[in-house]
Amino acid sequence: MVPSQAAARRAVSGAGLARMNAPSSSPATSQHYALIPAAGVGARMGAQIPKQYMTLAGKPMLLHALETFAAHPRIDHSFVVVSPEDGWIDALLPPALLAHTTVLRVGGATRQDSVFNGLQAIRAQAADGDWVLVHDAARPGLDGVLIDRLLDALANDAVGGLLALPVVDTLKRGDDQSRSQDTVPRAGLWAAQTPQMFRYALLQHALEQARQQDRLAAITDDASAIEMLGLRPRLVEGSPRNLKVTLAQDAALAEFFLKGPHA
Ligand SMILES: Nc1ccn([C@@H]2O[C@H](COP(=O)(O)OP(=O)(O)OP(=O)(O)O)[C@@H](O)[C@H]2O)c(=O)n1
Ligand SMILES: C[C@](O)(CO)[C@H](O)COP(=O)(O)O
Repeated sequence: MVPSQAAARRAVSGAGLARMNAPSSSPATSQHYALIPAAGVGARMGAQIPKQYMTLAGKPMLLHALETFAAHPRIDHSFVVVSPEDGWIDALLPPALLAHTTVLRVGGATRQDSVFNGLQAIRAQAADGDWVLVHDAARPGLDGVLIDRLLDALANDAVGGLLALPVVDTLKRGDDQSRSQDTVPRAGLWAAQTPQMFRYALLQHALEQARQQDRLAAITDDASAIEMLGLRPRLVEGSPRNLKVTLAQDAALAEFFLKGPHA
């Protein structure tokens, strides 16, 4: 059973519920904000600089997502979360992006800390019924087609959801000798992508709950916190072009998609 709007509302703290009914958060006027966690160090990439600033298809990786959101008519504003010590962002943001993008120097120890801190930082601007699209800076291949697909699929959804890809490979569970010990049934399995899109109050409440239960560090995406409330985020088909650039070999594939025809 898909949780009802009532279940989603019940999941929001009382104070947040009052704000969800504020005029500015009515479905007709809900804002759509991009929140881009970009405070990582890219350890698995093994690069000399944080991977979000590596050049891909002629520009820093982070710029691809920022420009995509800025160009999209249904995204009202972007907030990019960087480390307080970040020495890169100010030099790379072109003037044309400054009107659509706010830098938040509130990055934390983990991706979820950075997202939580980013939500806290925009509390005064975001109405509780506004949509927040949390998108990894490490996914430069996001395009307007995927954004529209997500917005259209979730426009009237009581919970929210995320881009994801159905798993098509057979999955093996390896032992400590890198030998396959069993096969994980792939039916019904999806590989989560981003954006992960939820109403501000629900997402803030879910991450706050995870933090209070000391479970924030254990989760690796935003939808996990929503699931912990007993809600079921909608899975919306993403695309291979929306891969996360994690390992060195991912960069060439990402460049292929960025330079090639839109898939
Ligand atoms: N403390 C952190 C860690 C990650 N991120 C962001 O979350 C996204 C996904 O994280 P990941 O791909 O793991 O990036 P890194 O943490 O930089 O990579 P690694 O784990 O290899 O260090 C990235 O855009 C990254 O910048 C963040 O904002 N704050
Ligand atoms: C959010 C995410 O991109 C969904 O697949 C993924 O969980 C991020 O993981 P990371 O280890 O922080 O890159």
